[in-house]
Amino acid sequence: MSRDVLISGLRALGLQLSDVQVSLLLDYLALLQKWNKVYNLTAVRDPAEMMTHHLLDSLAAIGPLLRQTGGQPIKLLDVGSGGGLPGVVIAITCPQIQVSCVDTVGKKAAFIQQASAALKLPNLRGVHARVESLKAEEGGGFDVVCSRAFASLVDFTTWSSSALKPGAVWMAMKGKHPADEIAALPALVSVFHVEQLVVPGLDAERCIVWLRPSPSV
Ligand SMILES: C[S@@+](CC[C@H](N)C(=O)[O-])C[C@H]1O[C@@H](n2cnc3c(N)ncnc32)[C@H](O)[C@@H]1O
Repeated sequence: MSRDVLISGLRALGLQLSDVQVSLLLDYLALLQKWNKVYNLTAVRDPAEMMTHHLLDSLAAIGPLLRQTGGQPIKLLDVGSGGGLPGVVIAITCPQIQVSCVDTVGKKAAFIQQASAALKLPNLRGVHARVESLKAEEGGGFDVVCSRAFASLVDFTTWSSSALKPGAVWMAMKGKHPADEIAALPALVSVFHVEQLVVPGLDAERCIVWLRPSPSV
């Protein structure tokens, strides 16, 4: 049943995944459901809602991410990853991307490490830290720094700016077009694209705000 919902959602999103990747996504959802009771990873508890609000919602960002990065083998940091959204979904669907999921809550970072081992994802790791205090060896050199349901655009970009490699971009997953948050950004951050997303089975507004450091600052 959930496999059918996932496959029809993937089709609607135009994503072609292998049977192994589809199984890994379902295995991840099962891990999230199982450990949510212990680790309190997400407020969403209903399995059907987890499929649409978490899995398909995160999968909606994969096409835009691949278009932005040209399918290249890059390093991505998911800030405030919680139970691994979208970081784990990116690691499963894009094996060429090295994904680090940072969270200030130790048990959430531990869950990511556990998911990496259980799902055998060598391109996924959990980091226990506040993003603004990532040490140089963990904090620098990412091509894409993303977040979902994390913080205002000002806080997200300010706290994670030292994680950007030269030429890197921020990918902020948001609900409604965040016009007020965009207006509040400092001059040293530029929005270069706001991309509307359609999430299969979810009747809600979603978008990605793409940002980069302003060239002249
Ligand atoms: C609302 S949750 C979103 C989790 C996940 N991205 C999602 O979409 O379900 C925000 C997460 O950010 C983490 N967080 C808050 N401040 C942080 C910081 N300064 N550095 C790293 N993580 C932080 C919290 O512990 C929490 O897990």
